[in-house]
Amino acid sequence: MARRTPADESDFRSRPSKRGSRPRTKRRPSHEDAVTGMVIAVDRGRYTLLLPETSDDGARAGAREERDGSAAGAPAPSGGSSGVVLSAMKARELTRTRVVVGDRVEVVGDVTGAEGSLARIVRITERTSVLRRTADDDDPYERIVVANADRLVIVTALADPPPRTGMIDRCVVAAYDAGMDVLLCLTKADLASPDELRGLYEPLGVQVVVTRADSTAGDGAALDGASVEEVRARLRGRTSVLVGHSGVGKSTLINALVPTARRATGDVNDVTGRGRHTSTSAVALALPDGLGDDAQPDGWVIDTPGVRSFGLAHVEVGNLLRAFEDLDAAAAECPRGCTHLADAPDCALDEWEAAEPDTEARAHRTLRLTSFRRLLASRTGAAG
Ligand SMILES: Nc1nc2c(ncn2[C@@H]2O[C@H](COP(=O)(O)OP(=O)(O)OP(=O)(O)O)[C@@H](O)[C@H]2O)c(=O)[nH]1
Ligand SMILES: [Zn+2]
Repeated sequence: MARRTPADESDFRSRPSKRGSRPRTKRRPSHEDAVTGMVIAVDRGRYTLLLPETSDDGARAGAREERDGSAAGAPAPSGGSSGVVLSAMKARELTRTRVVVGDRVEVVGDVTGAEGSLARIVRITERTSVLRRTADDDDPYERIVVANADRLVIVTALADPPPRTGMIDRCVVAAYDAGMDVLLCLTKADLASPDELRGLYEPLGVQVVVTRADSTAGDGAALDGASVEEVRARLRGRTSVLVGHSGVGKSTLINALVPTARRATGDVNDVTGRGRHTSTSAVALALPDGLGDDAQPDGWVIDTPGVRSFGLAHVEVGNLLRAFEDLDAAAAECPRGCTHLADAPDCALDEWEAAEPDTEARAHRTLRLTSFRRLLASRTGAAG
């Protein structure tokens, strides 16, 4: 659901400087032999890439074909066994450009993936989406978390730890700003009912799915199989980014979805109160289409152990509004510079709500407007 074309970070950087732009093409090799892969992990300047499976013609021919037919947004290349996994670093000309998990990049050099080999990333393919975060609401510096994902999965426990709607709101805002849709995955339904949270988020267009521990196993680590399959069905064919606070059961869920993932799971009662993850960078995992030996990868699951919430200083009201078609249309009548918040004078959204004659439909509008304003407030820090 990439409704908008997000600016590529490298676009900003390549604007001509005050001293004028230099003729870059002369200095830059054309890299006609480059092949395209997806960044599946990043670790201190080293990028792990997956090149799609190739024909008998060899890696280069196959990847060139993919590049010609728009690699970004194309069906995900297959996972572990059937693609070439290789290690790469950025070429000099990309020193100031951020390369993140999910990026489709062109590489040259040794692309065999042989032990100890290192390829060179020479180009980033245009991104279909960019999930950003600001480190802090007061800090305008923004970071790209993941590129080319189309769905944000907010993993929230119904209890132990208790859900925090402020955090969920902020994640919804970050996703809508990025043009991604949202799946709210409510875990630990064996401990508490999902009804209240459903009522709070479904009016925002957020899909909700519920998981629970297997009641027969008597152990939180084993999830109810049917609930896991329901999550899998929602992720099929998509590139999904999973975020969630420590202890909500995100790793347990990922391990159930991708058995080869072996994400470290922890206990909320650990002395530190935190998980045992040491890695903080995102990693993309190919989602198998069901379990069993013949499971075919069908979609990507991107785990983000380091991302617990989103600073939202970069989000513009207009971007958020665009995720709500009805409100967006009504807001066209607002005075210039309207904040659309509850105390905004002459905000057309209030009229839009009042103008609906049918009681039931009006109640729905009220719910939409209240929810939207809650999200707006979470962005500006007006609410906890
Ligand atoms: N009752 C119950 N417990 C669960 C469920 N899912 C996970 N747990 C337990 O919750 C605890 C935390 O699970 P993790 O998967 O480690 O949580 P996490 O979100 O990955 O947390 P970090 O590892 O800190 O990032 C573990 O003890 C799990 O066994 C569930 O559906 N029901
Ligand atoms: Zn307004």
